[in-house]
Amino acid sequence: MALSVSIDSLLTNHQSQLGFVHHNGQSRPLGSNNILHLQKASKTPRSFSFLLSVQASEIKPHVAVQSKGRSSFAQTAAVKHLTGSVIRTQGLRFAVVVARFNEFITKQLLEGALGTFKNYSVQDEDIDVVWVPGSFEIGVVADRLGKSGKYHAILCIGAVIRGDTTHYDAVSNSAASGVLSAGLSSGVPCIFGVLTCDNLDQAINRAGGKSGNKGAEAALTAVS
Ligand SMILES: Nc1c(NC[C@H](O)[C@H](O)[C@H](O)CO)[nH]c(=O)[nH]c1=O
Ligand SMILES: CC(=O)[C@@H](O)COP(=O)(O)O
Repeated sequence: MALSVSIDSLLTNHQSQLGFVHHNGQSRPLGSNNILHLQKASKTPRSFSFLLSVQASEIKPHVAVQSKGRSSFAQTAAVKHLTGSVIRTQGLRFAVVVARFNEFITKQLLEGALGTFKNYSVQDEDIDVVWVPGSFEIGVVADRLGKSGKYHAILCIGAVIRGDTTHYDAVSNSAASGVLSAGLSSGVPCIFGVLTCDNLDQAINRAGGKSGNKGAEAALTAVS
């Protein structure tokens, strides 16, 4: 029997995680064993509806479900936690994109990053450093490097320091969205190691000063 269920109701039923089925004016929770086949039926913005082939009514949690096609989902008794490892780094390859602008700061960030890679046993020959003029240019290069398929992560380093005009906002926002879209479009993690500071002191403190080294922290994120 084919029923339809809206994405809104899928999101509200926390208990079964599968939502409620509305049929013949009645509403009942949908259990995973009820579903034989889940198939997208239409794509209107607010009601993303699915065609569900529903089996007999009994609801039993913790039963794995598979759907045809690429996507499948399962409801299992154990919760899986997937985390990155910073231990097994052998064979990991990284690119570092670093901005020359405010080089006295970005050099320190780069030093911190390379130090972290070394501490976590990443080999020098597995790291390529690419210099760009300013933080504004980081995104396009990170995107290209990500799409090359040569690296497991791209670490992006820059230092944007506020001046008198609104230029700061343009550069820092562009750097952030450039790095974000590089990661999204390449599918390779692009790590944001760009300082966005109100003044030089803030930058110095974060480039090996009293607030640590944000380049080193970003490198650990890349490894993870
Ligand atoms: N002011 C800062 C810049 N500005 C330069 C731009 O990033 C860019 O290179 C230029 O606009 C040409 O496209 N870059 C920084 O990294 N930090 C700054 O504080
Ligand atoms: C990041 C910047 O905006 C800075 O270098 C530019 O300074 P200003 O706003 O004084 O031109």
